[in-house]
Amino acid sequence: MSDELPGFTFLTAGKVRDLYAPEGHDDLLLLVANDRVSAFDQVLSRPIPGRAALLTRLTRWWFAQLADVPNHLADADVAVPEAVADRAMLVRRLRMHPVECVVRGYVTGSGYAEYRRTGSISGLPLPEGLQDGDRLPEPIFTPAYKAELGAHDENIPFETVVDLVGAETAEALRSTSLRIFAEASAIADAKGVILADTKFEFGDDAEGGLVLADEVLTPDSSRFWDAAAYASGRRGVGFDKQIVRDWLAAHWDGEGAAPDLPDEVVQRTADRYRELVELLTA
Ligand SMILES: N#Cc1c(N)ncnc1-c1cnn(CCN2CCOCC2)c1
Repeated sequence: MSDELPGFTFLTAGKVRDLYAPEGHDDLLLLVANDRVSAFDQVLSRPIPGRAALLTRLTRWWFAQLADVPNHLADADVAVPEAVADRAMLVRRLRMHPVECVVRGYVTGSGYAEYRRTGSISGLPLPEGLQDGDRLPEPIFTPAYKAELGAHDENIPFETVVDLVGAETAEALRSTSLRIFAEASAIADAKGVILADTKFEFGDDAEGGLVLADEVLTPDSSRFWDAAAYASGRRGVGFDKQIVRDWLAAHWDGEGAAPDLPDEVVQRTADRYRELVELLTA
């Protein structure tokens, strides 16, 4: 849907979300999620029906749970086209900070790979002997610099964040990200879900206030694990792409374009997204 939204000007297309500008409202943006899913750095050919609407519903729910954190949702008299209404967010246009504010409660993924190489993540030294999926002594702020579309984000030390946005804003990014993570992981924990890690984006509004942006605390920006599975030793049992990843691992050598997902995998994945959203928002 790159250019067929009457009253809105298409700006950019991301992996799983497109950006539009409402005509006549320079202070607003429209984020429109799509049903595409990416795995192993590839956007897969078959969409997951209902995924975008579920994750939009989840982001809105988290914004409401985090009532003490200013967010970019706009309450404006702009008609969002019915065709995208359940998967779109009208937001205030911010001056975005070019920092991926990653918080990790567990060590896995690219963070674990960096830890194995250096004993640290984003310049933060970690205890020796950690295994993939281990819980960290306490959540850590491990920022990254947004690479170009398709490239991997680059973990950066806090000092680089200071160079990018200034000391006061860097500290606010860190403290706010850690505070939100603590609140969100407690909410998830109470529902049998581990929030292993997540990524926030922030911008400044016209008054210079720090505002939580983008989508938040969904499987697109976070790892959610089944707590009961983790406790029984089955680590990293995800709620979203695990089914896709497992099928691709069994049916693709990683070379060239990924094969089409079979109907059964698409349906089970859609069900799994719904299961997570309904578990968290219950
Ligand atoms: N949400 C939002 C938002 C907003 N509320 N106001 C202005 N721009 C954006 C915006 C534009 N692009 N992105 C995602 C891409 N990130 C941008 C930052 O750097 C990392 C990548 C967000």
